[in-house]
Amino acid sequence: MEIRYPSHPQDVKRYTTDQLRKDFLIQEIFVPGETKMVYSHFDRIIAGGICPTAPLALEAGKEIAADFFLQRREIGIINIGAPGKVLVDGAEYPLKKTDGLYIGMGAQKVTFTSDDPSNPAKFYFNSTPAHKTYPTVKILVDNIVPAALGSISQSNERKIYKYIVPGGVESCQLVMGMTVLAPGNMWNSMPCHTHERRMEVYFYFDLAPESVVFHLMGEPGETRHVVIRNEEAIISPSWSIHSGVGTGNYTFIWGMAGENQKFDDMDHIPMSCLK
Ligand SMILES: O=C(O)C(=O)C[C@H](O)C(=O)CO
Ligand SMILES: [Zn+2]
Repeated sequence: MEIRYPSHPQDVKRYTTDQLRKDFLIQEIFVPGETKMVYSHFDRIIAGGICPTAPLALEAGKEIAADFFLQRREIGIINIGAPGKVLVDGAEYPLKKTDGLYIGMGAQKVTFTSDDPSNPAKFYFNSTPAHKTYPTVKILVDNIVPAALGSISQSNERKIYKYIVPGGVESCQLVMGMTVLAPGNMWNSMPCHTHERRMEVYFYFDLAPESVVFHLMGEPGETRHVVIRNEEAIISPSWSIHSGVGTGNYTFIWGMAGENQKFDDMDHIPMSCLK
């Protein structure tokens, strides 16, 4: 497990491109046959990917000093690859592309498989500390009614699919979902926001190999960009905006950890404040 320590916004003002990428960007998330885990000390979220070519178990690792990964944690999983299955203490959950799964605290044996190992599933996940067990729920993307946001005139027409949110699939603190940009639209989350009460991780996928997203981060009056490619993620501290513009179409998964689970609890930034 790779550990990422938090950064103070005053320090980040002086970061070079390399330092920004080292502290916030998560690359090589899907290596066939491997599990990637990044433990961020921002709200202790673990973000990563599992790409099974043979069954892969969710391992605790010494970093969390637990008997098993979900002993004191919950996890949200979205498959962005070919069909695969997650086995949770003997119960099987088949997930096709963009189907999700919430697994509550206490599940002991979690194993991931691909239906066709030569064309593997890609299970992206976010995991946060938990204090109580909520039911494990399979989340069929086809059953989510997305919220429509943005407009073609602002190049940000998109649909927000809420997977793990209060009133839907319940969790201790994890909030997770996916935003799909309509064809020809490039901007996400602009006008932008922060949420002092929560950190967030954005994971971009379905980008063409030659496309990039200019992800915007930093305090509203001190913005920076990080160039992100397909299937890479970026950690957004609570003090940072998180927004992006692509050179081509893309989709992204967002996951949040912290104080308040209300999706709409955002500190909206007037455009006039951006620098
Ligand atoms: O496109 C958007 O706007 C989003 O998806 C916003 C994220 O969901 C978010 O930042 C939630 O806090
Ligand atoms: Zn946000």
